[in-house]
Amino acid sequence: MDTLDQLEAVIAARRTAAPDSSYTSSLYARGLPVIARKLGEEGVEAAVALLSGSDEELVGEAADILFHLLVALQARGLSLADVRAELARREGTSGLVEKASRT
Ligand SMILES: N=c1c2ncn([C@@H]3O[C@H](COP(=O)(O)OP(=O)(O)OP(=O)(O)O)[C@@H](O)[C@H]3O)c2ncn1[C@@H]1O[C@H](COP(=O)(O)O)[C@@H](O)[C@H]1O
Repeated sequence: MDTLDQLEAVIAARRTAAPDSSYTSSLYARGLPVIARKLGEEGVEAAVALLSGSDEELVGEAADILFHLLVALQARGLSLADVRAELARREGTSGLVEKASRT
């Protein structure tokens, strides 16, 4: 099991913990709008770190995004397996070719 799979399992396990003892549980208790806002904030923080932060700060923000993304996926009953399947489906198709097929 890789680190992301482990984190996904930890998030699933922490979901039903007491919200005052678990950040993960507190996110689910506060609901989708808060999860969505946190995901957006982490994206912005990563973009800022990319432009003006250290490598360490960028890696930290990337980890925050992955954590909150997994929380968001599970909030909708989705999983890393769904994302992996989508990425596998896209494998070998240039982004430029895919974009052209939509116009
Ligand atoms: N990987 C993470 C992880 N990454 C980031 N975070 C939290 O995500 C939050 C990021 O929010 P910000 O950067 O905006 O910081 P903040 O201002 O403190 O956040 P807010 O008060 O605005 O919510 C921080 O509270 C981080 O601690 C995480 N919290 C938990 N995990 C994993 O989840 C496990 C279970 O954690 P609990 O659910 O808290 O037991 C942990 O053992 C870790 O493995």
